[in-house]
Amino acid sequence: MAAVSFQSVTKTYSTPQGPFRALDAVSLGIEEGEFFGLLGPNGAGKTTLISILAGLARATSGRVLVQGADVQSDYANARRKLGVVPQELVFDPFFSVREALRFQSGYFGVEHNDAWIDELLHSLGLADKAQANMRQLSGGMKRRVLVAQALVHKPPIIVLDEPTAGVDVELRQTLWQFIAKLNKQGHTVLLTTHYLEEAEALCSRIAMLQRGHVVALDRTSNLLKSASGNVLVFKTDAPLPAALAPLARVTGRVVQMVAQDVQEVEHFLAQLRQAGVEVQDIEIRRADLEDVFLKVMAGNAPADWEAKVPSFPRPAEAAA
Ligand SMILES: Nc1ncnc2c1ncn2[C@@H]1O[C@H](COP(=O)(O)OP(=O)(O)OP(=O)(O)O)[C@@H](O)[C@H]1O
Repeated sequence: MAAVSFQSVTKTYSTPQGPFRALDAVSLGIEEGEFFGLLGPNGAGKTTLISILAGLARATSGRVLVQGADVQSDYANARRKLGVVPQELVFDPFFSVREALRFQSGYFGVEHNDAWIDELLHSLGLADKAQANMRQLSGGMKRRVLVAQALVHKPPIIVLDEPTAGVDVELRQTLWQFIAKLNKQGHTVLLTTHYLEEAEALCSRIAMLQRGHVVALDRTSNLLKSASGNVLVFKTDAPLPAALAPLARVTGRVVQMVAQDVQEVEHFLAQLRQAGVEVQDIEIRRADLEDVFLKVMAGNAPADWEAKVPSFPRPAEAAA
């Protein structure tokens, strides 16, 4: 049985401008024990999908099952299996850290779990803040508490919605060590992030969403293989020749260009020389997940990816 199964999930919001379809027949299965990444640009529908999973929003059509429990018709059962770390920092400012964790435990009907609360506080670097009031904590510490809150009832499935947005390197490392340990112990992890190097390092499988559609779904290693090629990286102050500009990713002075082979690298450099563009700090690196992501978002996903997305009948089709 899948840990999480999204079956043809569609979500239409009503807006003053008329109905807006944020998700269009999204189908995905996440297996037990997977570390699964959900990627996509701003507004792709990631938070909407997670909100439906967590029972915070209702799908317009389709079904979501958590270890077989339907998030709508069997909400309490489905919710208990999930530990959701939301994107927004929302707290009751009057609780201490330990009180907040005890309160959350009570919500799930879990009692006498102080040993686990202590382990969470220790693993997330919060041990010396247990008695601190929530409003005395920095933003990064509040985020650690959110992670601890999501895990108090030892859920088999951990859902992290951009958990490292705006947090420092130390917390990222602490957090990933801890989540990786829980994943090794058998917990399933669903992660959304804009940090593609984190997704590349942590996730065994990845889905990419774009405007509410799944546009890529594969093992991370296969996605990386599909990007087979090298990236020419250099710095310049000059504008690129018109023929090269559309092929380049430019960040300030740094230009990155995906090349299939060494000949293509040489061809790019020759064109730059001919155009009189002075370049510095030339490097060649292997293509990474960010290159794959940009390729997919530009509509250049390999043709067979579409075929790997499972399809479930939409309710109307099933009834027909
Ligand atoms: N309550 C709402 N009413 C109307 N439209 C909404 C609502 N919530 C989200 N949307 C729209 O649905 C689309 C998907 O939003 P969502 O927050 O799921 O994207 P996301 O992939 O999580 O983006 P980000 O990476 O910025 O967090 C966006 O176009 C957003 O404006």
